[in-house]
Amino acid sequence: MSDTTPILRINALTKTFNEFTALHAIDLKVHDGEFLAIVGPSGSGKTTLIRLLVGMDEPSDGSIWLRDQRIDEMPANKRPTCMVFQSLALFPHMTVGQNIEFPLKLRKVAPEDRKARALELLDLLRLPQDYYSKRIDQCSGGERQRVALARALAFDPEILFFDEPLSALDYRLRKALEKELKDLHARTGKTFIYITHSLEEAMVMSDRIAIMRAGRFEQIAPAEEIYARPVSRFVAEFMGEVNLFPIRAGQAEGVTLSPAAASAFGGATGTLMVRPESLQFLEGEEHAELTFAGRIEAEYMLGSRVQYTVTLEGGQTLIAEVLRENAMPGGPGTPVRLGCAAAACHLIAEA
Ligand SMILES: Nc1ncnc2c1ncn2[C@@H]1O[C@H](COP(=O)(O)OP(=O)(O)OP(=O)(O)O)[C@@H](O)[C@H]1O
Repeated sequence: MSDTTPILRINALTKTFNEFTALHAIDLKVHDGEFLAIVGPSGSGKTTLIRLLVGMDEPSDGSIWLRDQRIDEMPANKRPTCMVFQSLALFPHMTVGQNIEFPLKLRKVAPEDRKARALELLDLLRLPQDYYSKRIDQCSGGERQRVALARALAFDPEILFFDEPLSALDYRLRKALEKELKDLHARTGKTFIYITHSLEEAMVMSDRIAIMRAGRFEQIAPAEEIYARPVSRFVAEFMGEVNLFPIRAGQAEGVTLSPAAASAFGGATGTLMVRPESLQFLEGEEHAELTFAGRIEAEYMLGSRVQYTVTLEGGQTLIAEVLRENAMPGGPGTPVRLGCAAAACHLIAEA
């Protein structure tokens, strides 16, 4: 991966629908071979962006480049990209083999070469070779998803776009296919651009995550960075449960800062982010760099972890999550003190 040769580059891409601007002059560079997930709430512009990238719609302004070639005015069928949809658009009455060979037939590849490639793709997608003659309507949901992927790969596209391909599947199958997709990405070395509502899916599979909000990218970075160092409250909250405390001149209401923590945050003004799993119960007079005092409001068992809702003395709510062996006996109403290290917190510049 290199910053100097992005496989895909978009410059000031804008899309308006009458008065409404769905994409506001956005920029993006995707590296060759990267797995980029685009996540964001409903209506943030993910589908609009993908439609422009694959040529299903035209931008109102800006440009799209595939390496050195400008492609935003190129018809969809001439673009070296391919889209995998949630609705698979397979031909149900045809065999698995005929479905996979379809793009090759369009390209007038000889029948024996088509079959050889289809069998290779069955192998790549870990489907048995005798599925070649099986009808699509006799395949399970997960098998169909793999056939659709094999067919997309038969186009030999430079970039594969995925529009929520797993959202219609049940939880276990989705989890299995997430792993398979990640593995397939590694084995093919292709560039994958994947849109999803599911942050969990994005975190499991992708190299980088681009978070969209109201037609703009709010943050583009590897999952760990977005999780640990979100640029805004929006991203912090999007990335899972979080405690946010306004901090002014190095003082945060509801939090007792040790002198070391106060100096670590300097005279900062913004929002202090504390993830629930960074907190631990404190015993006796024990203090941490950040100390919180309150009463347990509720507790929830989450398998190996326990989550607590704590009402702080100032009235704020704190969510804490600890390993079961570190759980606090006593249940709701119990007075507690919790602490965490300053290094486990993050300061968001925005208030
Ligand atoms: N053809 C259209 N005409 C008018 N407005 C549109 C059109 N297509 C999309 N929009 C608007 O653009 C915004 C972005 O829509 P888009 O479908 O890209 O969002 P999304 O992030 O993909 O949402 P979802 O996750 O629900 O699919 C929405 O407010 C939507 O109503």
